[in-house]
Amino acid sequence: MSAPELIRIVSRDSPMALAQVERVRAELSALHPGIATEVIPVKTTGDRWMGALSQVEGKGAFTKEVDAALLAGAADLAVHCVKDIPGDRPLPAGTTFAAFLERDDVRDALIHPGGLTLDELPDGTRIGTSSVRRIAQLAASHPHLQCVPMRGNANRRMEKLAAGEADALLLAVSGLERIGRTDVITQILSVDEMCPPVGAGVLALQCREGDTETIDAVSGLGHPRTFQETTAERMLLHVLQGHCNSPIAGYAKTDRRGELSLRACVFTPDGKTVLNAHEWAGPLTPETLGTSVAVALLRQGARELIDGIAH
Ligand SMILES: NCc1[nH]cc(CCC(=O)O)c1CC(=O)O
Repeated sequence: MSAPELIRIVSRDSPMALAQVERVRAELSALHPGIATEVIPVKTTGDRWMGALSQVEGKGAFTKEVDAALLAGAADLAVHCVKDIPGDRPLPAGTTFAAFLERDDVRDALIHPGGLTLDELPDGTRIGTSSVRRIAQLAASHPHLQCVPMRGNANRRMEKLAAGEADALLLAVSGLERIGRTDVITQILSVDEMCPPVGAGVLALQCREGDTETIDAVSGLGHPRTFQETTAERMLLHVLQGHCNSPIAGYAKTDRRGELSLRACVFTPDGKTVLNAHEWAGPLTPETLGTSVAVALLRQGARELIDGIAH
């Protein structure tokens, strides 16, 4: 195998995305000290557009320009949060996943400048989030709280919080770790309080199909357990055909004995209906587990819930 001399890495240009690229560079240089890397930051539609994502191209708004640079040959490797990669369509033709890095914390955190926990927040507290998954779960568990739209990268959201645009935020713990801001966390919500999204805390390495040099060089960064969990979660989302406005949570976990299970929920936006399924893989492949949990949710009416929401 001939290893490449240089791998050009493309990613979004937010502080979180650039921290993710630094992790990839560090892991790659530990594995292949002889391979140099170069970072190519790009601004995506999703970073520029502060309105509803459904008015641009949904979740693909965060990946389109990055994928275009990869396909054009301007870069060899794209780093994406799996959470931001659309689940209702295949990866852009001509690209492939080369690895999923070891999963970080999957949980969401509450950021409240007054230091209160979620249960302590008074009536009408404004939670800044545009995530349909977080909004639906909060509506179900804490209907007295009020969600206000909040977009932009995590640093920008904290500026908006400080400027009084909301009273508290919900953000992923892993993202705050990446930007070195776990100091703002008031409370980490358990996965039972706030079920994580598909792909939470996982970074994907995406290459051009057929670029075996790069694929072979980076595939050693892949983490087998994360691969299984992510595969089950992504298959769930694919079978459900969840779109960017679908309040869907999906969380696969490997227990100490190595047994894989998948929990998933589909909500109505008001949180009044919650469909729930949880299955163990046993002898099933991760793909079949994801399909099986999706089918269990479809039997409970998930199709009508998902299609009933405009996008
Ligand atoms: N929606 C943007 C986004 N995409 C991935 C993460 C966090 C890191 C991850 O889960 O991989 C975040 C920030 C957040 O939701 O707080």
